[in-house]
Amino acid sequence: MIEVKDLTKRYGATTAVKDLTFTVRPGYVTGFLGPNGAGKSTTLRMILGLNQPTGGTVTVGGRSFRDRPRGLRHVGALLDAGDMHGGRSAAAHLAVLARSNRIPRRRVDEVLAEVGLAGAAGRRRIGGFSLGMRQRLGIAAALLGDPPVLLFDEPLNGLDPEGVLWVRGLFRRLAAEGRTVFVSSHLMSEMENTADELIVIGRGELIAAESLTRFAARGTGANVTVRTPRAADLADVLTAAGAVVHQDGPLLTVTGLDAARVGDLACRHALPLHELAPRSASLEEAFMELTAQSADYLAGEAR
Ligand SMILES: Nc1ncnc2c1ncn2[C@@H]1O[C@H](COP(=O)(O)OP(=O)(O)OP(=O)(O)O)[C@@H](O)[C@H]1O
Repeated sequence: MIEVKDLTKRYGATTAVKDLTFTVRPGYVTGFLGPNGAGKSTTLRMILGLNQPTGGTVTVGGRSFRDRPRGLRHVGALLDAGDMHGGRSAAAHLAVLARSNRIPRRRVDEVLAEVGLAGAAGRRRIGGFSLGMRQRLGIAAALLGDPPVLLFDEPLNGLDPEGVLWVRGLFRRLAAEGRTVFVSSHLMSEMENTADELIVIGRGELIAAESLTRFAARGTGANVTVRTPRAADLADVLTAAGAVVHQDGPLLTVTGLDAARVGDLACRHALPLHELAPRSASLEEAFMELTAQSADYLAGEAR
């Protein structure tokens, strides 16, 4: 569990993160989403205790990093895959981390195998690695201590389609094992098949903290299609309840009410339904709309 409360980080006149409050629960893959510069990396660094907040608190597993630094056995993280000693081999890099975190040496071979860098690849110098291989090595480092909490900053960068599928499967498995898995991205499309839950920020502020399904329903593209032989009657009922209804013969397209509410209202008024189908907005639509609103709202304000 990660708990972030009223977190703020200012760099001079720039407020990178502002009064951010959210919880990341174990057992789920939680996407951390926001446009470039939204404050994701700054937040992840504060969660890890690498940056000191200007205000607010962060706890991981109920403990603050301010109390005592926590090692790789408590929390694993991939932050910047470019930030590795190019002269070392992958195995040597992990062995150094294992030693300084009192992790058994055998874990090095286990995690190298897990990320597909076993054998010759693990003995090559990191300097010659592609970005995708570096990402895999960064993920191996995060897994090294078998931690209950894992943070990944833009882990899909540089991975080929097979690598993306692999990483999604890995995150799913880590969450299914009961771990807290928190994954940042600036691309909604990357989260669509990866995350169960979403934390969305824009300009350092929280925009949404909810399931992916609920988030998609926020986009104005979301609607409900209803087929009924009493279309005009149902349209009146739904309009009175605040929906916007478009009628085409026996077919109604309803925005502003969800399918459950439409069904309940039809039942209450004894209007038969022959079809009731929710259609979610695409996640991309919802994301663009919500982050654009936050940018407009804040455009005239000092950050
Ligand atoms: N060390 C720093 N000094 C000054 N400003 C900083 C520093 N680190 C981050 N910022 C600013 O804070 C804001 C948030 O940056 P951050 O890197 O956290 O965003 P991000 O959401 O991770 O973006 P990206 O997706 O581009 O990595 C940006 O305006 C950035 O310029």
